[in-house]
Amino acid sequence: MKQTIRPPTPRGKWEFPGGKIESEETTEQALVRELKEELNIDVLKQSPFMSLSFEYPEKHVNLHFQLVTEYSGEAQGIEGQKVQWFNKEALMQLTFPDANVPVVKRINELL
Ligand SMILES: Nc1nc2c([nH]c(=O)n2[C@@H]2O[C@H](COP(=O)(O)OP(=O)(O)OP(=O)(O)O)[C@@H](O)[C@H]2O)c(=O)[nH]1
Ligand SMILES: [Mg+2]
Repeated sequence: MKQTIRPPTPRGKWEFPGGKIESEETTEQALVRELKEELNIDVLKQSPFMSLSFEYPEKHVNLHFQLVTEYSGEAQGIEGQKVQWFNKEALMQLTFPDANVPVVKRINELL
């Protein structure tokens, strides 16, 4: 069964692991770095899943979601955050940041 992992943050909602792309970094490099920093896993295979822009009251975000199909290691919340795997049915019951709604819908449809 396909599963998706996401750590919740101080923002109080479950989120996908990831973070801000640094200058001089590609999306792929940023994901490799962030998943090492946040989960201590090594991403071996990834592909673009969905990109979108969203306007929060306080900020504008451009989000690039990548599908990780191969990695090594065991995901742990090494920054102290809670980490949990969910199957698709359980995933659909969670509360996400508003910007994530389209990507959750696409996970439901495609994965
Ligand atoms: N990681 C992550 N960020 C998300 C998601 N959805 C969403 O709107 N965001 C927004 O995208 C931005 C990325 O944030 P982040 O806090 O993970 O970045 P980071 O790891 O570099 O954080 P830091 O600056 O605390 O070190 C935030 O503004 C966050 O609100 C999501 O599912 N996962
Ligand atoms: Mg982050």
